[in-house]
Amino acid sequence: MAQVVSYSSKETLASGLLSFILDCQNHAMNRHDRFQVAVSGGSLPSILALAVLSEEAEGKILWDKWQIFFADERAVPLDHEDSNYGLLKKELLDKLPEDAPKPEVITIDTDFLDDTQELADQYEQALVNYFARKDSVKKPAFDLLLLGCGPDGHTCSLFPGHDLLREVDPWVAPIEDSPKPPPKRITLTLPVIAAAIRAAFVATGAGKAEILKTIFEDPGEGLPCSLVNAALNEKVTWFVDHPAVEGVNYPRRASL
Ligand SMILES: O=C(O)[C@H](O)[C@@H](O)[C@H](O)[C@H](O)COP(=O)(O)O
Repeated sequence: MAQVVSYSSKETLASGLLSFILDCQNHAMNRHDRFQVAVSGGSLPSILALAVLSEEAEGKILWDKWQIFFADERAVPLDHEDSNYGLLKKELLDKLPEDAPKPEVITIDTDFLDDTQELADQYEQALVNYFARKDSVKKPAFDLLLLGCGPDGHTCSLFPGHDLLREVDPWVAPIEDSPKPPPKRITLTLPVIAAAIRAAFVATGAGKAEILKTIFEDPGEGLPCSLVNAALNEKVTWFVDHPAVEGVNYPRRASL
């Protein structure tokens, strides 16, 4: 079962998230001497930055071992205001101390912005190279997925009721009709998410309470976030604040 930890502030949430990330990082070091992480857009990069740029994190993040991928990305240039890479750069990468080692960041190939299928194929090929796996049966196992939860229960660019939820073979898929703008994007598919070693959702604010109620109390609705919970079980932890779970019956209540 997915675990949920609720915090009283963004700062305590970020500190809890940092411990989780460090645990995943250290496990990844033992496993293959690198840390392969996929990050989402939305509010995730700023809370991630709060966690990993904190004083508490100093000296503990092995940046030169990090390989950062995108759980989903918008089909826009990297310096466009809608770019998830651009957001991560602004919130986190640009704030790393100049003399600190830098993570490797694997972006989309913007030569293919006009053809989302090709854009997805190219990103999948990048994953094939990094994960050294060529068959479509064994999916790449990210050490950590850092996910957001949309107000409709979407995660990555996997939206409720969308055909993409039924993708089995591709690792990365295009979407041209995302209900959340911009419409053209690429996203990791559910089977890739299900193959991850660990995952964390971050959801904050009262605006998330209604959808979290459905995600946890009515998983049969099949919202994308519920599907991730069902696929990853105890490998997924939700980092939420109190307003986000107000009135929600969620598993293993723990409050900090
Ligand atoms: O690129 C995107 O649009 C995101 O990856 C998306 O899946 C996001 O994570 C959720 O919409 C939650 O966003 P918030 O954290 O801002 O609510």
